[in-house]
Amino acid sequence: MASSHLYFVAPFRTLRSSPSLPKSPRFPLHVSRSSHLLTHKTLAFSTVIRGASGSGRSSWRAMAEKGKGKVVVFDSEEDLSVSLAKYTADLADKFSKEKGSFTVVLSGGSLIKSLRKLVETPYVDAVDWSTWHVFWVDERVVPKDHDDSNYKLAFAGFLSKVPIHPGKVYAINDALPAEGAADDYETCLKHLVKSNVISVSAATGVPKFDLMLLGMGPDGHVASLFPGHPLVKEKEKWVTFIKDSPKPPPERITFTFPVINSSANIALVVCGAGKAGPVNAASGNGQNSDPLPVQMVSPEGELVWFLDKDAASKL
Ligand SMILES: O=C1O[C@H](COP(=O)(O)O)[C@@H](O)[C@H](O)[C@H]1O
Repeated sequence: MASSHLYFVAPFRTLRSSPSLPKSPRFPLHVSRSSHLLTHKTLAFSTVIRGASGSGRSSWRAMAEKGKGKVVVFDSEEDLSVSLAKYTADLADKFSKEKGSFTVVLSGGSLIKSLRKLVETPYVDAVDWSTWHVFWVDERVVPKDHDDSNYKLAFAGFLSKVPIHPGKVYAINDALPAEGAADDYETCLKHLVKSNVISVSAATGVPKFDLMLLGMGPDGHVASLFPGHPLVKEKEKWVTFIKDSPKPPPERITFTFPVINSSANIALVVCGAGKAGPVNAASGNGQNSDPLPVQMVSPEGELVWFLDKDAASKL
């Protein structure tokens, strides 16, 4: 049976609540392919498990100490996608049981490919898709059938394969220009807050989504919030627009940080050596005076980093 390494995990509020975990883990912890559907408890492993490089240990400790979330590093993107499916399905189950609905926010880009295991056995049949409400953290202002559309990407790789009610899939109005599309999406969120589909943060009064699945660009951008762009400082709007995105296409709408950071759960899913620099910066290493957008992700709830070993290679 093929094996996979779970390199290390940090940080760790609930070690003592996970009695099945070893007190002195071996390095690296080997997890067999058949059993590496990591449970949420495994993610909450309370000890930094040293990876192949001992020097990485302090980086992850720094992330842990700064409350930057739990970190899981996988041998491969394939292993990551297996774990991400279980994590997402578990949260969907939890929220659906608690409140009869599950509000999940998708990114575009590589995230959708990493969600592929969720539309395979066992999840495709076991998940109660009827409770799902699907949103986008950002969208390009293009028609829904355009190759740049995040909706098109998600439909092809995810939504077309599961029975989520089309009325619970909140795509942007692609007939509107950028500003109108952002306003329209924010109005839609306000209606859904009023009708109790979307929860609200008691702390901030802005929408509190159950789960945001965030990707990150090689420049450290998240959603369509780019390094050095004034939109990263937007405090009032829930959804805003950009017409000069440094990554094409230039016109997009995006959730703002107040909404992103009100989330109950955020998974930051990052793969590839090309993204190792911003991951390293987010761990607290390096000296950037202006924080990268990814460094501004700091939810009210739980943050879990899903990294492949290449994305973690500079730690
Ligand atoms: O343009 C975008 O880029 C980011 C990152 O994409 P990736 O392919 O490098 O993972 C994505 O999260 C965002 O939703 C998208 O609009």
